[in-house]
Amino acid sequence: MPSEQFWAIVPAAGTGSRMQTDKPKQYLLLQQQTVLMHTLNRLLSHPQISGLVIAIAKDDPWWSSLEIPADWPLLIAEGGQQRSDSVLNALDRLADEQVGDPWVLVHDAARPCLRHADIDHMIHSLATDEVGGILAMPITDTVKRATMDGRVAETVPREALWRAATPQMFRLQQLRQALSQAIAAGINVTDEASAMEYLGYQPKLIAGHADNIKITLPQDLPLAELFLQQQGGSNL
Ligand SMILES: Nc1ccn([C@@H]2O[C@H](COP(=O)(O)OP(=O)(O)OP(=O)(O)O)[C@@H](O)[C@H]2O)c(=O)n1
Ligand SMILES: C[C@](O)(CO)[C@H](O)COP(=O)(O)O
Repeated sequence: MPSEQFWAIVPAAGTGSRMQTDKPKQYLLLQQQTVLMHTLNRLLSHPQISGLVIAIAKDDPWWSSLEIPADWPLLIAEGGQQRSDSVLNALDRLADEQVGDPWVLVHDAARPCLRHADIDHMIHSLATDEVGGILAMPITDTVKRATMDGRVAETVPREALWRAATPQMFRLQQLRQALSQAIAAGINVTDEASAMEYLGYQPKLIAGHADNIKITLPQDLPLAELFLQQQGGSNL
């Protein structure tokens, strides 16, 4: 396992509108702890993650109520309008610390079930890679493209289709440049890989566990609870 240290970047400034709850989903409870604290614990308990930058919304009233351990190596950045803006703000905050050009692992606050085994697999697979890569899962269902009125337009060949997840692991300076350029060009940047692809890179796909779900819709919360129970509270 490479001895290099890694930084985690956690975009946690969203409103969670698709959850239709009274507070953003990262502050909802799973096993008596917020989704966000589960995610931060998973990342900061990994021996190779030396620090973490979290992007928090400017008007976030919940963050200050969390019991953050005083010894956590945590930096705070301001969230932006879009997820990509939040990530770029966090990357800029890290760059201000003069840390050189480390690997950064960008991971959604809304994915609390991340396994250490997947972090290990990612770090091991990408340690000498020229570009970086993303955790993802091959699609195993038949895929349909829909018409505007909700009928099947066509079946899409699934052999080479994957669902992108996070962490997404790239070098700090290259990712900052890619995100800056893609956002300035008005590209729809829904993940870090999209920005790297805009610059012509081909990030590596790293197969991860399917329980690394993103809490997005109401039914995802009990599912995440189930996965945490199944994982037995450990980091696996
Ligand atoms: N402006 C934003 C939007 C999203 N995020 C974060 O990016 C992650 C993935 O985004 P998503 O699941 O879309 O979260 P929301 O934007 O909060 O959800 P919704 O689209 O339902 O409002 C989440 O951890 C969210 O907090 C962020 O930091 N800044
Ligand atoms: C980054 C991501 O989780 C990869 O699947 C996804 O693109 C985030 O999308 P969202 O709409 O911001 O949740």
